[in-house]
Amino acid sequence: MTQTYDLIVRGGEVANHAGRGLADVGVIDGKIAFIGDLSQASAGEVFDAAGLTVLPGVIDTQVHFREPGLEWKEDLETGSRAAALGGVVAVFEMPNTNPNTTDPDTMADKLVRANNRMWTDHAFYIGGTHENADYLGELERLPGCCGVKVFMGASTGDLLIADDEGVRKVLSNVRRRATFHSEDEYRLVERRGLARTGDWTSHPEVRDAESAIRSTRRLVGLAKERGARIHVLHVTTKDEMDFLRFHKDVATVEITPQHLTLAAPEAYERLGAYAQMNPPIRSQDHVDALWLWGMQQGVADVLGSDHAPHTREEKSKPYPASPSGMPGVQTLVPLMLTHVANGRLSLERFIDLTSAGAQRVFGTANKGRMAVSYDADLTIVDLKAKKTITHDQQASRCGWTPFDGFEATGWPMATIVRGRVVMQDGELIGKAHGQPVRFQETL
Ligand SMILES: O=C1C[C@@H](C(=O)O)NC(=O)N1
Repeated sequence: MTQTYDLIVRGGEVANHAGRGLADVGVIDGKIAFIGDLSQASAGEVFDAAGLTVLPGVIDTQVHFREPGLEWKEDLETGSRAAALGGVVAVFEMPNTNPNTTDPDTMADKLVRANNRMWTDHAFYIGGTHENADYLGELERLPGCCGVKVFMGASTGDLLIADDEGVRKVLSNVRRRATFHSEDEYRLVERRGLARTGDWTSHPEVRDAESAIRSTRRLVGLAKERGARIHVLHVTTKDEMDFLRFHKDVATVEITPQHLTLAAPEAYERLGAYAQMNPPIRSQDHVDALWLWGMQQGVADVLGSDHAPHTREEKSKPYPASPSGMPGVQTLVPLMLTHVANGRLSLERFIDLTSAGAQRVFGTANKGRMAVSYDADLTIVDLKAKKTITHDQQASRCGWTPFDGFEATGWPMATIVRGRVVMQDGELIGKAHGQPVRFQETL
């Protein structure tokens, strides 16, 4: 090969569809141009990946970056900074900001704000409401939109479509796969009184497993009735695993690293409000089912961090006044690589869940695989590095992580977004140049 490349990532162990082995990755114009032996080729820039493992870029398909309107918790710059430091190349950001992202203006506003400020590529969800449900088929086609998000159970913010008629309308109008926070609002309201003031162990009792499975059963029934495809966000229960595994024809599934790593009651006793999120961290039998069915048997399609920062001050209110959500975009890679190191999941499965899975579920165009002509998005990791996760490392404006003190094996060493190194050895490099992600269905 005598061609000149813009960038060659040299000498790393490359892990992709072809398997795992030593190879160089050549990049031209932000795209992967060749994977193999490039020892004779020249390049404008060379990244020495000797001793490191080169993965397809990790896509985090669920984050809340809080801009506009809630910037004291996070903004698009700080959130994407955390993402890049965590080895993440692209994020799909949720619509429960202020204002909510529910129309062309609020979507365009996020894209303008993201321009030259986000370190990673990005797409934004359009929030489904009773008011815009008739127009979602048009709204989901807006540039930069990764799809429709519906809250069937209320969480942070006021987005909500709880009733069957509302969900039916969404499913009748969308053409892309719509995504759902699946907890049954009617049951959540009935059970509010079960919250014990200041006692976070009551959170998974209030928002119990039955609230989740009831909603997910309704949702799958409605999807089949309408002939629609759905994506169930952050699935947390064994009941849903036992159900969804028979409905993969319509439903794709996301699981979060925290639901695989933390368990009740221990997490609530140790972390209090910092373990509070929706749907809740649940008991070990649920965690075991997520591992067995979600991870090992393949029911899960993607890992999403549900990065949902709140300040320490907000979290210091007594339950149930404390807000739900925890940051996670910067810790997804080290947490899951530690599970890989411990033999709980294969590196191949991790890769599928964080890159190709996003392409299958959301239909990204030329993104989500390490293959020729795809975006040159790479997450370069040291699978052997032992490092402790700490509050201090976190770039999120909230400044804390529920995983402070977690001893990780496996760490992101560099993040390459469309051929540009944006993070190396824990430092951001150059300028924020994130671009909107493109999707096959809206090209
Ligand atoms: O669904 C959600 C929303 C999120 C947030 O804070 O935005 N926090 C959560 O715990 N779950």
